[in-house]
Amino acid sequence: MLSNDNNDPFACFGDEEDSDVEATDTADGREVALQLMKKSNSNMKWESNKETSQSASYSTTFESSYQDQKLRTADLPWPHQPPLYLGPVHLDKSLAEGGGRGYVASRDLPPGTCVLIEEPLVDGWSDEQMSKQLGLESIHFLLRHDNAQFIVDCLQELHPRREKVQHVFNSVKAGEKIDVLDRIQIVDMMSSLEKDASYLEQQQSLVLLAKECGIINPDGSSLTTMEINRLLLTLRYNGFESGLYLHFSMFNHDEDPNCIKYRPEEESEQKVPYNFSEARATRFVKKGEALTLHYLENPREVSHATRRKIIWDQHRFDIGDEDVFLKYVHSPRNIYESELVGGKFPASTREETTNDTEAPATVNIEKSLDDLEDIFLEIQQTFKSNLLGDDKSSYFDRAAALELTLGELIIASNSALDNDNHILLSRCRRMHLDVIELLLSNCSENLTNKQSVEMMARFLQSVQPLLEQQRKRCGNDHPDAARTYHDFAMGIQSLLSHSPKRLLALKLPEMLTLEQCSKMEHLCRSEKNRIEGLYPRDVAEIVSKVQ
Ligand SMILES: C[S@@+](CC[C@H](N)C(=O)[O-])C[C@H]1O[C@@H](n2cnc3c(N)ncnc32)[C@H](O)[C@@H]1O
Repeated sequence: MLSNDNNDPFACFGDEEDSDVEATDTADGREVALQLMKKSNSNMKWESNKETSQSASYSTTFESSYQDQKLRTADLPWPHQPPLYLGPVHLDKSLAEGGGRGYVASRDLPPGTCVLIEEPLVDGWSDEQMSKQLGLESIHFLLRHDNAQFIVDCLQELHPRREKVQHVFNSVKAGEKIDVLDRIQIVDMMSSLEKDASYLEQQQSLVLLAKECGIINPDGSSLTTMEINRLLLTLRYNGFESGLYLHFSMFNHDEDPNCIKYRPEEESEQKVPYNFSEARATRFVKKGEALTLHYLENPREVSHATRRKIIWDQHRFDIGDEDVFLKYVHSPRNIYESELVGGKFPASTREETTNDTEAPATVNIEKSLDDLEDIFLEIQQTFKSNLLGDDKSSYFDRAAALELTLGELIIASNSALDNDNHILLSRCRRMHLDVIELLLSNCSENLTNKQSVEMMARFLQSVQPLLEQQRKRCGNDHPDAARTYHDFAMGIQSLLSHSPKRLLALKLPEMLTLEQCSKMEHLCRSEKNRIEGLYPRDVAEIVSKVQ
């Protein structure tokens, strides 16, 4: 899809200086680029200023203490391995979903409330595991871990719990009836794993490895093949891309989640002596409401049919079809609308279907997005290695071609889906913005002034609808919206100072006069500050108060 034939990917826009570009324009467009990009990498650094952190502490304060934590974490399945911090939530065992167990808000939670901070029990996976579904290589990795016995002990309480699995198999042996979900998630999953001869071989060698390493069950017995199967299911049902956590594993999934989990940062700006992950509410959560995350990590923005298959494949629970999604029609966050194709909610199945000779539009768009994301990541990696001369110019050409391809994909997808708010368009638009940022921050010297201005115009044409989509789908207090508000403000500012005429020609909603454009810029900036203030980087402070 990505054509690199043309030596100048911007030729279609012309590279003559445009007489329409205002006198304030600079000679080579560098300034335009730099202005926009001043913010690029600082995008989500969440530096909280005085104003925002004050409003955050006003709205999300929850007074806890060492004693309070000790008391409340004593009820969790791992009282000897408490999280670094448990927010105003508790574990409920009588929920309708998720086998009954999951977190519930102990009081009303304003957006931004920190609900959990935890260090991973297993920090990341082995190299052999990368980009594959969690498999027996990860059990090998765990059994070889310095802390293997402790980890295996802790995993007893993760879904599917050891006691539960034993009970289910005893019932099967005794010819007793078992729960449908237990059959699907435990018995059938284990027997499907064992259909593979190489799996059986590896399973046997892991039983031996556990013996060799002296790893045993809590009752002193050796690990059996069934135990190995169960350990694998606990990893599949509870593992995160960044590793394994005990307390984060108590969050159930929701298609319209009310919390977000931040991945541990590679180089945390917060001066904390530990590696942690934190979860925060992303909207107002009422006391008694279940707390939920979205289980899809990367990419998150895929069609409903794809999510349904992925979640069934990994977790063996079904997010359902249109009937289930109808409940979201009246939700303040319209996740129903973001799935419609040609005005209809597309049919889906939980299992992979083989007769997809006529793949739906969403499948083709997702394939293109996957390919373009791979190209984007490769270019991004390459730019990080400080390219020079011809190499740099060839990567500039690739990035520029990618930007144009994404622009075309947005138009084609919009027409195929007939829904400007479709979830896949969010993903297209976010990548479009990311590529433009990459180009402007790495290759501004390759761009003429007019090219920079045109690129900024295309940036704004993606950023404005993306913001609308995010506000609708995730709510106006979500961190994703803060990032996009930031992009929007920077884009407007850049065109206001370098080509206001081009800005007005875009005729963006509520931006028909320069005064309106200025107002919009101001609004976006203050919204960005407001939302960022809800999510202060204050983990060190929170933890220090309770340790
Ligand atoms: C990480 S655990 C979540 C905590 C789980 N409820 C427990 O008690 O251990 C993931 C498992 O919970 C169940 N689960 C989570 N969200 C669910 C949902 N929305 N509907 C049905 N089951 C769900 C699935 O069995 C899934 O594999």
